[in-house]
Amino acid sequence: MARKFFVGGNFKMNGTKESIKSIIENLNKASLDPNVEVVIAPPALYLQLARDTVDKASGVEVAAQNVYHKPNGAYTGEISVAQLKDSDIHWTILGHSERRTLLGETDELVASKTKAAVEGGVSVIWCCGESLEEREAGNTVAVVERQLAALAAKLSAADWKKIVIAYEPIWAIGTGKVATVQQAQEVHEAIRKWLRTQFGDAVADETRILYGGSVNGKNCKDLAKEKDIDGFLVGGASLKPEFVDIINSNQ
Ligand SMILES: O=C(COP(=O)(O)O)NO
Repeated sequence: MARKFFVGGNFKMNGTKESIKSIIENLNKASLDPNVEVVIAPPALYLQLARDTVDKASGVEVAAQNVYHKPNGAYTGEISVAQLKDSDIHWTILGHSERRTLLGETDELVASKTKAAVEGGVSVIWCCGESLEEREAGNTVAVVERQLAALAAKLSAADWKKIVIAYEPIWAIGTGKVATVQQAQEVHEAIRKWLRTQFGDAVADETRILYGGSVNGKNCKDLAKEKDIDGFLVGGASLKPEFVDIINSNQ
């Protein structure tokens, strides 16, 4: 079956009301490939603004960049799955390497958050990827499989329908050093093989696997041609007009 191409924009901790409104208004006016699923993730403070600014006809969805795994209560600073749903937000990014490295989010915590989101009806862009040291030591696939295993331990086969995987080598994020087409395809192929072994053909063939890490308007087309690259999770370039080119890169 053909997997619908998917492009996420991770705004990270960037933007103001004005700049985010302007980015979304440009997206509303742009001619976007109708065969691409587009999700943008502004900072939590601007989720409602983004939700209210997106032209519903564009089909663009709004995502949080994180969510907590407990239903509600004394978790200062956190946002719950139910609160995202209450705000008409149906997606979240989880397990981004910046949260794993800077905030100490473990494979286990990310897995618990992902299970809670899926159970609460929020779809997840689940992030994985290795450090430069891990790649140079030849441990890339082992690291990604370790992250996947922690997630898989909590998921049923049906849960994968609400999950998109984003492979984001840490050494390519924000560095301008995009993975080569071969490097990216190799890891995507290994992830799909692992899914097939653990969950069977349907999950392996239907789960989108995105690449993230210095994707831009120039390198996106070659990456998009690869059979196991089903789209992108874009950081810096999602804040720029070239984000439209990345969305349309599979045409
Ligand atoms: O972290 C990233 C990628 O960021 P860049 O595109 O800026 O490398 N996506 O979640």
